[in-house]
Amino acid sequence: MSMQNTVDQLWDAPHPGTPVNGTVVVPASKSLTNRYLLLAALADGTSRIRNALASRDSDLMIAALRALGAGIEVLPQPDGTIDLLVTPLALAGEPAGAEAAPETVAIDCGLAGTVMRFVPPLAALVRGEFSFDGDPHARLRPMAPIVAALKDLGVQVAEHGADGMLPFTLTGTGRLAGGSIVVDGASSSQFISALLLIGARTADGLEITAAPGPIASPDHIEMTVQTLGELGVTVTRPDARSWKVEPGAIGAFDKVMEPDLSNAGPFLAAALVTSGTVRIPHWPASTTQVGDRWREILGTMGAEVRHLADGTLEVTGPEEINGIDFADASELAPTLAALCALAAGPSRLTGIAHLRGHETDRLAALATEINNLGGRVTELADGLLIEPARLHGGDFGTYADHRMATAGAIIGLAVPGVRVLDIATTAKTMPDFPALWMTLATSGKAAH
Ligand SMILES: O=C(O)C1=C[C@@H](OP(=O)(O)O)[C@@H](O)[C@H](O)C1
Ligand SMILES: C=C(OP(=O)(O)O)C(=O)O
Repeated sequence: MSMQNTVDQLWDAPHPGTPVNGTVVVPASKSLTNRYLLLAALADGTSRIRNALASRDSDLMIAALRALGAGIEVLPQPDGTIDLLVTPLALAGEPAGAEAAPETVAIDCGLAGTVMRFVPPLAALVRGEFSFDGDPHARLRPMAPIVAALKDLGVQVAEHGADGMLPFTLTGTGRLAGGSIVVDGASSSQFISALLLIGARTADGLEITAAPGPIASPDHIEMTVQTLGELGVTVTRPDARSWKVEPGAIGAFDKVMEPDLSNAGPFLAAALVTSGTVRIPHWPASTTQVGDRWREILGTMGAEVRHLADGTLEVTGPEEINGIDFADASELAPTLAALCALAAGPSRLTGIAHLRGHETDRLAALATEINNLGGRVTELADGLLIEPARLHGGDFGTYADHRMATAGAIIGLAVPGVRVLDIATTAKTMPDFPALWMTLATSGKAAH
């Protein structure tokens, strides 16, 4: 098992006591970078991913794809970004893929949902034996639906953990026939996305039906479908709970990654909690990222939100933050919960029961840590009730969860004396977070 990527250190959250006034160039989207990486590994030629995310989750995806046989070159650019040049896997039936790897190849998933859910179906398309494991917290994340789906598709999976969880070993034969499968999407959208991503490279294509019950984070499934469509894959909807992927080629591409709009959230929140102004350049005019919903959310909470002609999103915070009732906040929920804890009115975040299976049980973690600072947060079966309270300083635990760490930073910007445990966990998707945050936090002071 890999070492857990955490450091038990306390970080004094900056609290300059002045409104922020700054511009933050937010690094690329994890969800887009890791989808395009995987699709590049299956594409019909060499692809280039520009402005790719450099982070623990994207590094883990790169390492996993290399372990399966893809070639990935990291090309640093003059502006400090990186391009990734991806040479696809040679699948069975293609010359270099004919020989199975002689030994079991170990794939480290870290704590990356996109790696632990997206890579096993891809490995089934490669000949060889692949073992999957990750951080201690990764062994607690739901995996059973994807393991069951792979078995239904005829893949041999030897489970070493409990209830279909990590670790397990999978034997890829280099070919998947495809067909129709039912997948439980209640605990994560990533099971459905994972199968959609490889569907075109099965012999007969895949028809995926969500089992009865809620479907987690539907925006991320739509992101997968639209990404596939851009690369020439046909995905149809036989009905509202099914997706059909036609077999065929995935077109090689050259694409620029959008900034991570979910990770833009904490910076935008800084404008609200200090009544300041934050600008995020390169906010896409249209996007599949759930983070685009910040525009509506922050407006409802009282901010002035302007999408400027040059593509910059500019947000100015109100004197007092409104509470909000919001369903399906998905990965935005920890940031939103931090804002709600600083709002003047009550908030209800619902439709997020599956957050209990994220990096940590986020509903329990948010309630515990905000309440430790004097908050009034109640766990609901599928979300959080957050009532106004006067918060005080103290230590904010993060449980190896990058979004808990950024939630603690937001509260610390408004409340003196907050110390965040293990701020380094933000490296999962944004290694530069502490530096970017420090610059933004003191941007108002610098202007005075
Ligand atoms: O497909 C993706 O890129 C993601 C899907 C979502 O997972 P869940 O459906 O498990 O919430 C989201 O929360 C995660 O951060 C990224
Ligand atoms: C749930 C998240 O990550 P993962 O991709 O590991 O599921 C997240 O980033 O909020």
